[in-house]
Amino acid sequence: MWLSRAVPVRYLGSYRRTQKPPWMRYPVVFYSDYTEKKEKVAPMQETRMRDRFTLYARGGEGGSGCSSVRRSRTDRYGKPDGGNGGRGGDVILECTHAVWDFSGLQPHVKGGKAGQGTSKNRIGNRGEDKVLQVPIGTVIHLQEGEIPSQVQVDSPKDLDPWDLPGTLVEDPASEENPDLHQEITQHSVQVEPEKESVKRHVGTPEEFDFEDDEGDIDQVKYNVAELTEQGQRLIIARGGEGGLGSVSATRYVRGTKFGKTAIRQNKLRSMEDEADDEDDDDDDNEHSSIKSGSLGSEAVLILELKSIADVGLVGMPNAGKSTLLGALSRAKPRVGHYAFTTLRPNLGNVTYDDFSMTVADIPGLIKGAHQNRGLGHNFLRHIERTKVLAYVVDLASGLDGCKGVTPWQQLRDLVMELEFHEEGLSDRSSVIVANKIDENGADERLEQLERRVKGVRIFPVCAVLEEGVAELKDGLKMLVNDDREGSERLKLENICVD
Ligand SMILES: Nc1nc2c(ncn2[C@@H]2O[C@H](COP(=O)(O)OP(=O)(O)OP(=O)(O)O)[C@@H](O)[C@H]2O)c(=O)[nH]1
Repeated sequence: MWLSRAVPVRYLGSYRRTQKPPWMRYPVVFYSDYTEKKEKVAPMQETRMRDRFTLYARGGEGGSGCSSVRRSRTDRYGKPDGGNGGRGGDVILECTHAVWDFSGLQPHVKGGKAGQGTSKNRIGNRGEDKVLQVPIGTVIHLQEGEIPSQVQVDSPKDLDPWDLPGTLVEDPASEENPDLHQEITQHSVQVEPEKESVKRHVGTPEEFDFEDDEGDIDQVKYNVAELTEQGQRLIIARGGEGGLGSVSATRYVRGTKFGKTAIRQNKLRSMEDEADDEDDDDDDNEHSSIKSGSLGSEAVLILELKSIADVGLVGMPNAGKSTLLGALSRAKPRVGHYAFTTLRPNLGNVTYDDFSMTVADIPGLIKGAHQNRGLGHNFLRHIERTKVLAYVVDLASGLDGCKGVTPWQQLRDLVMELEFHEEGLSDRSSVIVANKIDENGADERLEQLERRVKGVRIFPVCAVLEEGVAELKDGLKMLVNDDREGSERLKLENICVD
């Protein structure tokens, strides 16, 4: 390849002598016009919902106290003026609508390290808090560490500088105000008592099913807290306390063994006695230990998501739940003509002019799911908190000699599986979505279904063509807004199978 490059005139003579121009004496790299292939965009379903997560959290280390002495012409020996170290940052869970699962979390999280105290009695910076966003409906199980406590929302005025991150301030505990100092030292050591406002109850291991954490099941404290409201915050690991600076340390040691030793040391020094015993080493260690900041607390948590959807779609595999979710909302779940296309719950938001509601598509249930058949009961926890159940049945199932069970049998199996998972789970407002009404013979099936099932409304729908979806939306909205107890429920005794 010919390189078109201007040759400076003054070099031409030397090129003739050396025969080869400089760009030929050195290896030349030619860049091809190869551009990296664009990676395939992963379909929605590939970014699977992460609804269970193990988190290791550790509070940030406290900063070290400063050993400093201020001397002046009038004070030859000087006075201590080293400030305390700052407090380490906490690790905090924050509940927000902005995330819908745990896929954005890192498994190991540490609070920010605090700054060291400095001379002139200045406290070190407080370590930065690590705030992790979790979805609404997060349940916390504790494997190791302290039970999390809720963050009180105080106005900035109520906080003292010790608590404000990133402030470097003068220690209010000056010589003139020793009581204040004592207060602050106590404050820094004391751990805030747990706030009762966090919902918690300790469950039994049998209620849960942690396939990843089987080894540690005995140690887990279940359901220690729940995050259910936007903006709710929990401290899961606390930052370490800052070490004492020379000002506080001097006061702290007065009257203690260390204090007496320090006085004795001064005397010894003034008498220029070189006696040195083992005790001194211990005292030095003790001094350095109060000077260095403490480590933050550690916790190992298992986060579990129980979605708080308004409507839960339940149905047998291939009934058309994902297609229906796509028709009701803007969600784009994967749809396939084979069973168990949906492997994780999908969420969609159904919007009206003045109202919106969330719909959860729960992966297909089959008869015997409670014995771990199919996908088992793993995902039923997502409908524990839904207000309305929409049973999606396939009207065409078993027609024309095809495999499958009748819609009324599908309904019976579904109700039984819900009850096997948790007694009373099916006891909530319900509708039946009779899907695939466009198929041959579906109309007669619908008539039969209406004769056999009583107590709940049946909406004939063709999810693919979005027929009947508007009526269904209105029906769901009515039930979600309806606060009456005992409104339409599907009961086993109201389903006639024979
Ligand atoms: N004829 C017809 N086919 C439909 C309709 N709705 C869905 N289907 C088809 O039924 C098949 C299954 O649909 P999905 O939406 O994946 O069913 P699902 O209930 O989510 O299935 P799982 O993911 O296995 O739980 C797909 O081939 C859809 O195209 C409908 O109204 N009419």
